[in-house]
Amino acid sequence: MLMDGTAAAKRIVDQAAADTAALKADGVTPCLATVLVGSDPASVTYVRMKQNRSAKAGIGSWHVELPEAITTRTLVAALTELSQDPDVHGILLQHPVPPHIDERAAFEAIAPEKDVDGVTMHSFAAMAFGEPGFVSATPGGILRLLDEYEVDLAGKHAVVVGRSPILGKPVGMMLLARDATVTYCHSRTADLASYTRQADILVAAVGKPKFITGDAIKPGAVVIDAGYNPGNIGDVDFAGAVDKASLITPVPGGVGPMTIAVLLEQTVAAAKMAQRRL
Ligand SMILES: NC(=O)C1=CN([C@@H]2O[C@H](COP(=O)(O)OP(=O)(O)OC[C@H]3O[C@@H](n4cnc5c(N)ncnc54)[C@H](OP(=O)(O)O)[C@@H]3O)[C@@H](O)[C@H]2O)C=CC1
Ligand SMILES: Nc1nc(=O)c2c([nH]1)NC[C@@H]1CN(c3ccc(C(=O)N[C@@H](CCC(=O)O)C(=O)O)cc3)C=[N+]21
Repeated sequence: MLMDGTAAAKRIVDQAAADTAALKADGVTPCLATVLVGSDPASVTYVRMKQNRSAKAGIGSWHVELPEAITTRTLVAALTELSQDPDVHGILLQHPVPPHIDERAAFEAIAPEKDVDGVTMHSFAAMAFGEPGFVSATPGGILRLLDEYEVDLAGKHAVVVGRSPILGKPVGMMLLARDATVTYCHSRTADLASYTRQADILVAAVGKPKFITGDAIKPGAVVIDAGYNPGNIGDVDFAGAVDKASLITPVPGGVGPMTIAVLLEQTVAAAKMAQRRL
């Protein structure tokens, strides 16, 4: 059975739109600032999708585009300025940034109360310790989708392929918090398929098209394809996986829309909290 991320995301976005309308009636317009370094065409597309989806929910967006050759110091300064801007409620720095930039330093320039994409150490620690805070958007979207389909996580073996700071690592921590037994795999894992074949829940977060093939999937597994490669192609070979999985996310229409939904939901929550502080 397919896990319909588009439908689940719509319910979340509709609620965010209703909350936004109420905030606007009180004189506050939730605003998301998106920051893009360089002009990678895929990243330009993702940022545009986030802005479009924000606009549809009535959320304002403010876009900052910085040249590829920018220094860490200049990027940190731009993010610090947004962190201090009272009209901005949420900040998203598109990952990855060019390799000469210290991505961690840049993420840390985002004020925790505006970290609606959940990328700071503060947010990660809060999530890992079960304290209140913003969750990483894509992992948060994945967990919402699992809940939507009432997937039982406790005691299940979850295998996460990928350990990036915005996706693999936090999704594993969230599954752990829900009592799954978690295995992380990455580029140095020896015999990847021997792990994935044991997964009751398999999360693919690699960035390689059709990398996980049907023979690497345990019959009956729940397969979450977080990959989003050029041409709308996931990290899972869908044709080979669909008959083995009990539940599987399509690409597009699976994890992608859920990511944006959680981002918008958290932007509205940030605006509500800012209003309460006034
Ligand atoms: N739908 C959505 O909202 C989102 C989708 N994505 C998509 O998810 C995918 C992953 O993104 P992201 O996490 O940012 O990517 P990164 O490139 O930051 O991380 C990729 C991870 O995959 C691991 N990896 C690479 N090669 C292999 C291999 N041969 N075997 C096992 N593991 C491997 C890497 O291991 P190592 O750490 O050892 O290098 C790394 O941990 C991409 O397709 C991206 O577009 C990303 C964010 C949001
Ligand atoms: N700091 C950071 N946070 C991110 O969340 C982040 C990031 N960096 N870098 C890039 C990836 C990529 N990403 C996607 C989000 C939504 C869709 C999405 O909604 N896709 C639609 C397709 C829409 C269409 O193609 O028209 C779908 O899958 O159905 C895809 C990809 C977030 N990312």
